[in-house]
Amino acid sequence: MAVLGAGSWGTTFAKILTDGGADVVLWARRPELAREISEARRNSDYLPGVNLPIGLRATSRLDLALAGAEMVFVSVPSQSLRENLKQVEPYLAENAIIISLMKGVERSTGMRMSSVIEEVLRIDPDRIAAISGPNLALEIAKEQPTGAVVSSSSLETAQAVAKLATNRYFRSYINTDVIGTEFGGVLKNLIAVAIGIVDGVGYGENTKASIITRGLVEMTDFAVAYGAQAETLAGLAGLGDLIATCQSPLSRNNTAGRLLGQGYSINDVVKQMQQTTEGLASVKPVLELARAKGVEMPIVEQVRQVLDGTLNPRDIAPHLTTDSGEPQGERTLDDAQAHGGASLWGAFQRTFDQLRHGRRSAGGPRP
Ligand SMILES: NC(=O)C1=CN([C@@H]2O[C@H](COP(=O)(O)OP(=O)(O)OC[C@H]3O[C@@H](n4cnc5c(N)ncnc54)[C@H](O)[C@@H]3O)[C@@H](O)[C@H]2O)C=CC1
Ligand SMILES: O=C(CO)COP(=O)(O)O
Repeated sequence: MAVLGAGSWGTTFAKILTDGGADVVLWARRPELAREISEARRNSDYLPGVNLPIGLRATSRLDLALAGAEMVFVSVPSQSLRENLKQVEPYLAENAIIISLMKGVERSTGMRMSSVIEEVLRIDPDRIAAISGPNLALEIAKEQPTGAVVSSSSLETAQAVAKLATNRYFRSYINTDVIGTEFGGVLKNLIAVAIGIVDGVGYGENTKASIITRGLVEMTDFAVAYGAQAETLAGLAGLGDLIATCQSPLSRNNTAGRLLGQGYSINDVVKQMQQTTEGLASVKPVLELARAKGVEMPIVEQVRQVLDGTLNPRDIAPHLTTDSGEPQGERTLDDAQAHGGASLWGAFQRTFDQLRHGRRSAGGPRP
């Protein structure tokens, strides 16, 4: 099988698969990196101090990486997926399964990665899977035990991929909720940026816990509005990843937020980040998608304002934003499920607000 993209996650995932017994070729754009991985068994820029398994081969030639590969795992920056897939297509084995390891949406279209794969390669969605979960690459590369979720519209595909993506330190669960699984990975990045900002400003645990908790509701509302199951967001690809990314200094999204909170401009932050920080590119498309479904996302909205320089990071307090100033009910995930889905409950709440205030409610928080 092939893994495309030899950054932190692609290399780590190639190690996971190799350690699980699979025959893996890792594609790196740069020949010198492919050589380092093959010969020195290292990827020193992305995974310092990690020894890569002996069976793992690397190449900078796409044709060689893809020759006969029945499964192709893709881990390039989300904004480059489309152009990469166009190069991949001529070499793709018939009936190959394509698995996205990425956690972004395409900025120009708002599309999830599996949708971009389906559109560009024109393949049956049953041949596409997405993997997500609390998966900070460096921890896994050091073989610290971790779980993830493999999601595909085909249970058979999810099972086949999960069997291979399992070893003594990595366990793959399965589901068929691709929308929830992918949006979980995208949205937790945005909450992690908010948490980073809060850290950078110097606020403490109460503020962070409030934002994480309300962030999960915000993520669930959004994902359910697009057809996800609320329970997926309460699982590894939602809550699990949210905790890992918000807590860890290894997280690039969290780190980018921390720099913003310390007063650096977005341009300075982008210059300092050596690795892919998906959250920064996802803010605008996610807000556009939210608006299209009438979902309110006060946390992501305030992250946008900090990125745009229109909100002082010290004023970040999205969970305190209130439309009416009146006490709000705390709706939790259980409430969302009991009411038949978060988006339905959100719509009910907005209608109620409109009736009460005799106007369209805009920008305020949900209960
Ligand atoms: N690092 C992590 O802990 C995890 C990352 N992810 C996701 O994996 C995806 C990849 O992230 P990382 O590996 O962490 O990023 P990275 O920044 O470590 O590596 C990205 C790789 O893609 C290459 N690249 C950059 N532009 C490219 C282009 N136009 N075409 C082809 N290759 C290009 C870079 O040279 C590098 O090898 C992201 O969507 C990220 O959200 C998911 C789970 C964990
Ligand atoms: O997705 C990740 C952990 O699950 C990696 O997070 P960052 O992209 O913020 O480093």
